[in-house]
Amino acid sequence: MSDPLIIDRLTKRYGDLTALRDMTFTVHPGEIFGFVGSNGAGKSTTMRIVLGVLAADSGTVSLGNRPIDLALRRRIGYMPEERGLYPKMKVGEQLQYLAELHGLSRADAASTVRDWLTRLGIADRIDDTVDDLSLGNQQRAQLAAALVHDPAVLVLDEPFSGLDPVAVDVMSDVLKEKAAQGVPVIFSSHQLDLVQRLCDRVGIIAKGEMRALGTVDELRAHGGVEIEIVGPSTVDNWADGLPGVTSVRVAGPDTTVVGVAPDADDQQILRAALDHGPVRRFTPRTPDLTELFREVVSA
Ligand SMILES: Nc1ncnc2c1ncn2[C@@H]1O[C@H](COP(=O)(O)OP(=O)(O)OP(=O)(O)O)[C@@H](O)[C@H]1O
Repeated sequence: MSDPLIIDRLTKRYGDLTALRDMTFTVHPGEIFGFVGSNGAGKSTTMRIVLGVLAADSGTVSLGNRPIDLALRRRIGYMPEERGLYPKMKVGEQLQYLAELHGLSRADAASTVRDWLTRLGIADRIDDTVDDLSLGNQQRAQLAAALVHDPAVLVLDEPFSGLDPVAVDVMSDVLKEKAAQGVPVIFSSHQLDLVQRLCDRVGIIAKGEMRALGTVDELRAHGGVEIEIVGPSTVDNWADGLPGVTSVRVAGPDTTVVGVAPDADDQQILRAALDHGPVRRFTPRTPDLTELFREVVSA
């Protein structure tokens, strides 16, 4: 079992721009944490600070109760957004080198490299140079580089971007397996369906600040409920101003979608709808992560 990765009140400025403000969250052992936010929200900056590639202006990163230092950083498996493998070096030699750099013996490194390349479906590319691989396969090799030293923490910057569906499944399985071994796993992604499916908890950030944090179910419950009502003509604007209704959206000539407050009386909304014509459908639903994301980021 590993220790939690604790990110505490990180602030980072680039000149006049505050890229991170009091960024705080914990990734628990065995947890897959999804880090989501618009372009430029501060995800890569946070991850680079965790890795020590970048220094924060204030705040701390620790593993359990130990502030992250060089020795602990070597135990992190990192996949940088800009990727980091040498394009002209052979995949196998490069991974072997990285594994030995982390203290594995020559024989152990060779067998670990072979195992991961097989697992990730690129064993036959072991003697190819990185720039001979397709982008997706370069990404698989990059993941292997993050894994060969059996990391105590995984920090992956957009590991799924550009992967085909089979590679997405392979990557997902590997992350789940590492989490099941007790490793805290954090990855950033713009693929919210994937984040919703894979992550135990999610942090939504905007403009360098954490705006929402929790399990997908917690975030969805917090986001309130919408009710889709099919029947009464939307020309009547029948839902405007009803108690407990926080938003009204017209989704067709006879389809109204209302956002409702947690304590709203849905039967009162149904009665108001019936006053304007027969109701053929009355369907409450909770928003998915994509809708929540839009709501949180635009707030
Ligand atoms: N070296 C730098 N110098 C100046 N500004 C920077 C630098 N690196 C990042 N920024 C700015 O800091 C902010 C956060 O950038 P960051 O790359 O962390 O965002 P991100 O959430 O990873 O975005 P994306 O989803 O597009 O990768 C952005 O406004 C970016 O322009």
